[in-house]
Amino acid sequence: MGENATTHHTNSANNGANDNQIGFKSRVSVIGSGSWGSVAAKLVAFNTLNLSSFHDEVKMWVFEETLQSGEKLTDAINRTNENVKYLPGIKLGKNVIADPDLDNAVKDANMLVFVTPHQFIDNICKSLVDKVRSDAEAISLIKGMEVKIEGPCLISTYISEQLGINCSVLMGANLANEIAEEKFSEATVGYRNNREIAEQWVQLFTTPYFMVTPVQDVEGVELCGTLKNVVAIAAGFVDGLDMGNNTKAAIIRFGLREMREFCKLLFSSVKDDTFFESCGVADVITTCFGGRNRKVAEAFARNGGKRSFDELEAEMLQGQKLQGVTTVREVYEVLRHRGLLELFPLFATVHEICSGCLPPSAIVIYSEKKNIFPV
Ligand SMILES: NC(=O)c1ccc[n+]([C@@H]2O[C@H](COP(=O)([O-])OP(=O)(O)OC[C@H]3O[C@@H](n4cnc5c(N)ncnc54)[C@H](O)[C@@H]3O)[C@@H](O)[C@H]2O)c1
Ligand SMILES: O=P(O)(O)OC[C@H](O)CO
Repeated sequence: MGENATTHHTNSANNGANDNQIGFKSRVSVIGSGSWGSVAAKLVAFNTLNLSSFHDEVKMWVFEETLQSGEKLTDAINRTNENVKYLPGIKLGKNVIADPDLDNAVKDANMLVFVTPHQFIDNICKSLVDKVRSDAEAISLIKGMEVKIEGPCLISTYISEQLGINCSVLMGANLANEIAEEKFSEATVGYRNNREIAEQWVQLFTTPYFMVTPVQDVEGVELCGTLKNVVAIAAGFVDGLDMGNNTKAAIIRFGLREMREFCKLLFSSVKDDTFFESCGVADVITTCFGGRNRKVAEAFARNGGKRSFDELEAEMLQGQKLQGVTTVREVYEVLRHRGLLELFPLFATVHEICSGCLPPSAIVIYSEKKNIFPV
């Protein structure tokens, strides 16, 4: 494992050199414990118990907080086997061990699942430099991107570069609360060039109610997961304005088209077929109907843009985090830098509404007048 890492750091953690032998069992750590992080831990823990190639135990890193009861979240998770704050009522599996110490949570793992809100990945990666095994493989379930002075950077690339390990992605139509209740859904693993590693991730996540398909298009899969949150905000505005289903369908179509163009602008290698996987059209649909980005954007529009997203997020999501508002700011920055804002009227308008420059009603006016890309 780790043969595809884009950079290689000298590593003070266990380098795993003696582990490539018969009988070696993979150890999995989940970095993040929000609603999706907790469901990811549940999926993985089901499989590590049942597959002989994995150690049973799954460590889950918890960003520590104190609950209203005074108990630490980590202690509550380990006592009840539930994430009482972010996924109450769902047993994670007895083999999930919550750990607030990031170094300790990752130190023995050779399979790292990154699943935090994307705004926190920078600090997490910085504190993990030289702490993870050099033979570790990572997968990112994070829907977002980093924009640096040099340009946009996918979270998977960022993880790879910071930690010197290969990083795949898993994205899809995956509302955490539904998968937590074991309702059927599917997801897409995006990988670079090592099919064997992709198969290991597929094996680790697949359950009877969670079907995972590998696709050799890491950029396409990840950008779909990232950009759909922008479309979801637009859909929320339409709902908040009571525009109806036809308008929402139009916004979804404009959004998908801009997603495709943006992906190809950044990476000409992105495949058209990727948009028909779970990470593409299916995720756009589920997020535009059932996601948190949509929900908060609806409230924003109903309030005429007078209450900020931050305020509404804090009030409506109890600690859960939106990705779309930050993402669209980053997307806007990329487009502005390249002088391409006019070609992406939906993305541009979503940002201008979120930042208070335009009213929510602008979502339809601007999108319909600047319907640019041929289908
Ligand atoms: N929730 C879903 O349905 C879902 C589904 C698919 C993908 N995702 C993606 O998964 C990623 C993680 O989202 P989630 O839904 O698990 O989280 P969440 O929004 O439910 O919870 C927020 C998390 O952020 C943590 N946090 C708060 N401040 C922090 C800090 N300073 N540093 C580090 N962590 C901090 C909290 O402890 C909590 O674990 C996001 O990129 C999201 O887009 C979410
Ligand atoms: O609740 P949202 O808007 O963060 O979306 C959740 C998932 O990404 C849906 O696949």
